[in-house]
Amino acid sequence: MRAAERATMDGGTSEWELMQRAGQGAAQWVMRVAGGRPVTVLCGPGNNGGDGYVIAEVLRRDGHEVQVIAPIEATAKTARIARAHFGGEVVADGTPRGAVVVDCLFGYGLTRQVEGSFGKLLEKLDAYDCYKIAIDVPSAVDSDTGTVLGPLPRYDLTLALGAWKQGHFLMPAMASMGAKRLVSIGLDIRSTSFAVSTSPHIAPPPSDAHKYRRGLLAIVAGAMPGAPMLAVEAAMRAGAGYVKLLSERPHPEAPAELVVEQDDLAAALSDERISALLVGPGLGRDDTARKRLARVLAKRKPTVLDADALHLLGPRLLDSVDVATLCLTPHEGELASLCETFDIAAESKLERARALHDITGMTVLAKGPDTILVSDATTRFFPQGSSWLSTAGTGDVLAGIVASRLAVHGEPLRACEEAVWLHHEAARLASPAFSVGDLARSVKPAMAAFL
Ligand SMILES: NC(=O)C1=CN([C@@H]2O[C@H](COP(=O)(O)OP(=O)(O)OC[C@H]3O[C@@H](n4cnc5c(N)ncnc54)[C@H](O)[C@@H]3O)[C@@H](O)[C@H]2O)[C@@H](O)CC1
Ligand SMILES: [K+]
Repeated sequence: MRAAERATMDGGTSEWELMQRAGQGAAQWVMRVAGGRPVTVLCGPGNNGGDGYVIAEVLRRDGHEVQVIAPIEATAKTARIARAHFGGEVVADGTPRGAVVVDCLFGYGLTRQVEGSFGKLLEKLDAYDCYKIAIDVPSAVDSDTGTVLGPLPRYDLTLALGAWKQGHFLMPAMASMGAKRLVSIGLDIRSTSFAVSTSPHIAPPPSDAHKYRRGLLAIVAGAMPGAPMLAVEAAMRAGAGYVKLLSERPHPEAPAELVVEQDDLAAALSDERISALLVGPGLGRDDTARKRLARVLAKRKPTVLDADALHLLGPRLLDSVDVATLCLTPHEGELASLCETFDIAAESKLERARALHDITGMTVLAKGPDTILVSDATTRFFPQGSSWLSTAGTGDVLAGIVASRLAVHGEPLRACEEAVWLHHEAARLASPAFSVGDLARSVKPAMAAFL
């Protein structure tokens, strides 16, 4: 962000010009929300505060009643210019009032815990019943990591200025931001290290397709039948032409359209038409499970590893494997355990996911309320999914969708991105209070959103 701003300024656009674009763009949203009602703007000492003075001046000129609270005067050069252009009154020690409060205390320049008069002001904001807008990021949030560094009110709207920051997509910060919108200020952002995933386009099967060409997915069963069956239910609705369950025992609960192959695993895996594999849900963690996992990996096919497979996986099992074809779908606990196995010391989910990919070369889809996908040098983030997804078995459904997409085209990064969007859309359609079976069945109507 700083580099993009510097480049724009080197190109002849002043920081004051950028701040006016940011403040005026944000003010349009504030006015829409306020609809003529009184507004309070909280201004910090840096350029985030500068944005606040621009917003306040736009509102004042438009005839709004505006109160500005600034615990200390503007110190940053451009923020001082903005302060000088504000024609209204500024109080140092006020209480938020009015229907809308705009938080411009700190943006990406936050460096430490928010305390003292700033902390008290955020506490007052938290307790005050009004529409709350965060400018760029909520002021007690570290914009790189999503870490919370002080009192964090629940905002109704967060207006990112110029570009998204990582913190907009990371927990715990993301949960407090309300709706998120981007205000363009004309920066040329070309980050290769981070991207926000955009809605994918999923192609229907070509007109000459048949079941094998559309992808044969083999889901490997294990000790517990429930989890792989959920993955099957989702996978059958996510595009693969043929879904088989490879099991060594009968599955009377299996749907009629599912082929259960009861051969021993080595024989079942010898079918060269298999285009992708899923192993882990319900696998178990004993010696038999480990052997089954090793057999799957030895096939060197595009494979999704989830649940128990993530606990069994270790460097030795990857010896003769093509790691570029493997997708891991860990939740936070599984990610932590993988990091221990692969000797990775990292503090946050984001750092762990990146390091696991960097060290092993595998595609890592770190799932949860914030989803992080690392498959190459670019880390991908996603809009937040439904909180109703917080129920048992939704991970098995996700793994089934990733595997189904992988069977269709064999590309791990693309399969993971499509799967996250399908999973979120299925959850949206199935909400509220769905069972995981409802979620798996909603993958079918969810597909319509991406065709
Ligand atoms: N640089 C630019 O070209 C633009 C910057 N913009 C705005 O500027 C923001 C970044 O501005 P700054 O880099 O000035 O940083 P901030 O305004 O986020 O904050 C930095 C100031 O706050 C102080 N500070 C940091 N943490 C503190 C804490 N916990 N308690 C008390 N004081 C603390 C710092 O010493 C510094 O004075 C962005 O988030 C955005 O809102 C926009 O105006 C668009 C253009
Ligand atoms: K802010």
